[in-house]
Amino acid sequence: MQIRHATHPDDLALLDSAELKDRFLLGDLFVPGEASLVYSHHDRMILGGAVPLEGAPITLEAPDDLRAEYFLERRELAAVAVGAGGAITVDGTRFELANKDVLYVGRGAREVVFEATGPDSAFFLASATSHTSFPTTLVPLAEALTSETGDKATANERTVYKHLHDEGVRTSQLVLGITALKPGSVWNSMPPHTHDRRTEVYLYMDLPEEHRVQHFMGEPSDLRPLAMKNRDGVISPSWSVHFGAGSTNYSFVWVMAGENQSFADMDQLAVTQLG
Ligand SMILES: O=C(O)C(=O)C[C@H](O)C(=O)CO
Ligand SMILES: [Zn+2]
Repeated sequence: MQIRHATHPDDLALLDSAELKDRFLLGDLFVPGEASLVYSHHDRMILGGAVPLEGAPITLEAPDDLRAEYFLERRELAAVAVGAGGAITVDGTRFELANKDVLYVGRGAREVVFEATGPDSAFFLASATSHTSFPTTLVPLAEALTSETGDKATANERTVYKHLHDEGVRTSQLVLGITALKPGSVWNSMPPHTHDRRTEVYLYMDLPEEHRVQHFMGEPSDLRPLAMKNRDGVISPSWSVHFGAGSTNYSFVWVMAGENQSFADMDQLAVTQLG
């Protein structure tokens, strides 16, 4: 498991592009046949990818750095099917996931096994520390809270699906959903915002190989871009904006952990306040 230490906003200006990527970009999470994990000291989130191959399931192990008997001894987990789907078995109970379905796994689950049910099974993993145990629950895309936002005229028309939120399945910290940009729309998270009470991670997906999303982070007055390819993730510390524009439309998973679980708790910014 990679360890990423926390970054003070004043340090951002000192980082060159390679150092910026080393701190915040989550590349190579999806390695065929493996589970890959990154531990961020921003709200102690663990982000990862699990890519089981047909006939070769992957069991989620507790890395040594956790000093835990099993991965979910003190943690909760969300697994998002970012590929064609697949199955996850939690302590003997098997859940089948289709693309963009989410499985929430509560603290205390001892064995989590990822299984391919066809080609391109891939799961994005997001975990936060948890003080208590909430039931493991499947949230299919069709059961997510859905809202339409943005505008075609400003190229940011999109559907926001909320799978894990404070009016739905109980979690200790995790708030998670998926946003899908409509064809012709490219800007996400407009108007931009920060939320000093939560760290947020974006995982870009459904982005053809020849396209990129330019993701912007940093304090509003001092933005830094990161070029994101399909299935790249990016860590946004609580002090950072997080928005981007693609060379085509795309989707992304967003997941937060921290002080509260209120999606609406955002410090909104006008576009004119940026840069
Ligand atoms: O496109 C959007 O707007 C988003 O999806 C915003 C994220 O959900 C977010 O940043 C929540 O804090
Ligand atoms: Zn946000």
